[in-house]
Amino acid sequence: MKRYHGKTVVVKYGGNAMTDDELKQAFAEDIVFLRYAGFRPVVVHGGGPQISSMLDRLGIESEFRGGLRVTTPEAMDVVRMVLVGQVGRELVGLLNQHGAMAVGLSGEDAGLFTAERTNTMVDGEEVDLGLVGEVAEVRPEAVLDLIDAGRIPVVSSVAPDTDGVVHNVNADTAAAALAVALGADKLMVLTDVEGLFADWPDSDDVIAKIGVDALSNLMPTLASGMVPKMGACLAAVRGGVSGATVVDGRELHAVLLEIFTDDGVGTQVLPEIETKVRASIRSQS
Ligand SMILES: Nc1ncnc2c1ncn2[C@@H]1O[C@H](COP(=O)(O)OP(=O)(O)O)[C@@H](O)[C@H]1O
Ligand SMILES: CC(=O)N[C@@H](CCC(=O)OP(=O)(O)O)C(=O)O
Repeated sequence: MKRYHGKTVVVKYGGNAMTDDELKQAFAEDIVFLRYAGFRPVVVHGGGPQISSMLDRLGIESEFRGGLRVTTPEAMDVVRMVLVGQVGRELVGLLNQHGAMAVGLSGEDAGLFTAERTNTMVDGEEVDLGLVGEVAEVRPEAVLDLIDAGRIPVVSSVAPDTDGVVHNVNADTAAAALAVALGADKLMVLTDVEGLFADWPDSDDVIAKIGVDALSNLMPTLASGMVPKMGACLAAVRGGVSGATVVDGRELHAVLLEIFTDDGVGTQVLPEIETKVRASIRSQS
């Protein structure tokens, strides 16, 4: 355990991996365990499916382009309400059943994130995403205060721009920006697949390890939610985080398995390494 003491781990908990009650409980137990074991865990959460379901209930249409939600001002109100008021609160509650250490905050608190409006390229064309932002600046002091006090920060990924207009930031992107600003030792991104598939959806090869240069070459071939996810891993490692891992959040205790298994699980992005693949469990069933 000694070698882990004091390590900062930013864990991104994704909407698709947070739809099952047993998985949610196991996730909360893992994060609290890490804290008791001497790590400094920070949770950044998504909530894409929960946002989509609330938008549906309210009859507000939304679509994804390049893995990002086109966000009108009306949709932005819902994004903020669901992420900060619903998903963030639920996670804080789950974590606090095991020791009352979790504190929720969003990119709006204490200037944590400043967003810059961004568009995306889809099939060579620039697409206007509305109120969608990248994190242009991070002031990590509030998160550091909480960690130093022994607490577990739980961060929602909405952020104001310099004029105070709140933007929708993809949670993978926000987690990477925070990991870099904290000088984190690790970024772990939970999702609903085994990891990065080499030739999605046709091949059964999961990439076990990949270096930043190889990943950068692969980026234009990626689809949907994997685009911001792998972009976030790339940005984190290029920003000085020692390693970023995409982990299957459908597996109970995926967080502890990743940290305490020698070869790890999922897909590890490292500064420089030869790409390694392994057969997916899909191919064994
Ligand atoms: N190369 C790939 N490897 C794995 N999954 C991929 C790939 N390309 C696209 N995907 C899709 O990306 C999804 C993960 O992104 P997303 O749904 O945004 O996850 P989350 O909600 O966990 O953040 C997978 O469920 C899969 O459908
Ligand atoms: C701009 C953008 O797409 N924002 C995301 C924010 C939530 C998120 O990232 O949730 P997951 O991690 O569950 O995908 C959205 O509106 O769905």
